[in-house]
Amino acid sequence: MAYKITVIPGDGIGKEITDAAVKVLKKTDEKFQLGLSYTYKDAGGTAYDKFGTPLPDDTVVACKASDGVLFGAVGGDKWDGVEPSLRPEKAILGLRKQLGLYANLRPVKVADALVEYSPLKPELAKGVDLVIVRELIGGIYFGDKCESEQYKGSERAWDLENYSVPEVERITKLAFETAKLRRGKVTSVDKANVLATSRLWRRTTAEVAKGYPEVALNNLYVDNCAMQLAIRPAQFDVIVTGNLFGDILSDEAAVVGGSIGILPSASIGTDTSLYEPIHGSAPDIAGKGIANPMGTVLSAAMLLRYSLHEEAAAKAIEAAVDQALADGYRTADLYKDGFQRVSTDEMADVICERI
Ligand SMILES: NC(=O)C1=CN([C@@H]2O[C@H](COP(=O)(O)OP(=O)(O)OC[C@H]3O[C@@H](n4cnc5c(N)ncnc54)[C@H](O)[C@@H]3O)[C@@H](O)[C@H]2O)C=CC1
Ligand SMILES: CC(C)CC(=O)C(=O)O
Ligand SMILES: [Mg+2]
Repeated sequence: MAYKITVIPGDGIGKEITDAAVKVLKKTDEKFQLGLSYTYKDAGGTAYDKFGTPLPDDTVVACKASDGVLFGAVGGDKWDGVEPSLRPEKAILGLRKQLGLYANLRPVKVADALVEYSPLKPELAKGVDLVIVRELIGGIYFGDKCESEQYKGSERAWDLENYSVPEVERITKLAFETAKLRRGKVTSVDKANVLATSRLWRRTTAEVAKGYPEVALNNLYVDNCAMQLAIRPAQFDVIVTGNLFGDILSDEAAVVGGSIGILPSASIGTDTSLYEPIHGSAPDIAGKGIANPMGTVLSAAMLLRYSLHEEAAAKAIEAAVDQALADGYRTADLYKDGFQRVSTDEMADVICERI
């Protein structure tokens, strides 16, 4: 079997973390004889600098022709001044839209070795195992916007949030299907006490729930959900929410496990899917070789699972990451006295040795 993977390093730490993940994929390929091949493409600020656009057409074409896309991150202060439609972040937003990646799965499972790194008390972090199902190609990130207009004598800007029933049905069905394979609980998160889009979201979710009598549904307002994630994260199984709330809540949920550097994600589409860590390009640590590659390595494992259906190979990577942590290896974000400090590339080697 031969599988084509498009790799998009992007900006900042993107190259370091995707190099590490590809190293681990190559080792996994040797062991499981997967027949992986890699095509590298540009996106983000680096693509803007080379081609004048953050998302060259041939990057999109390559993604569409591949069995899965491994993405690093885009963005950085260097491009803060560029015209908004050419910002590096337009690359990932454009890929999500053009590839139809409507669902973003962000699993948060706190490894026993990381419980002590949580900003929460150990007894709150222990055993947390949840997945955020975030709608990815609708909502305020993709609504009409106005960068600047004159209104009643002052400048103003606006972004429009909209959701349709089919969009909400599609993502909530995926959340219920996910919950069926887990602990059977969906928490839908919205701001239905204020927003019309949230009220439509809540009505639609209630309708979808009727088709899943074996799954329990509860609704939370997003402000309360943010608090519940800090005070009792273990109550959650599947959280389903819109694009903006999912973006924010998943950074919060990530650090329950100690570092944003370890959280992977899968952006699922109908034809191809894209896999990326949930963090950004971390310009503050880029080029230093200290970024934690685990979120990207675990994203590569999700690629093997969801796009290539190579479950044994995916599990081997996840087990190797757990073992690397259990054996005391730490990148700078998680380093403490008494542990073995390693660089991004060395962490890839440590994981490879455990495949
Ligand atoms: N999907 C994407 O490409 C995303 C891109 N971004 C972009 O990234 C740039 C930086 O954004 P920030 O808000 O600073 O968020 P960020 O996630 O890049 O960084 C936040 C903090 O976490 C740390 N961090 C992130 N990843 C890490 C890793 N693997 N290992 C160790 N520490 C890590 C950073 O050093 C920083 O202190 C911006 O241009 C933003 O738009 C942000 C989020 C997602
Ligand atoms: C457009 C991205 C920068 C949004 C983001 O932060 C994310 O998807 O996690
Ligand atoms: Mg984010």
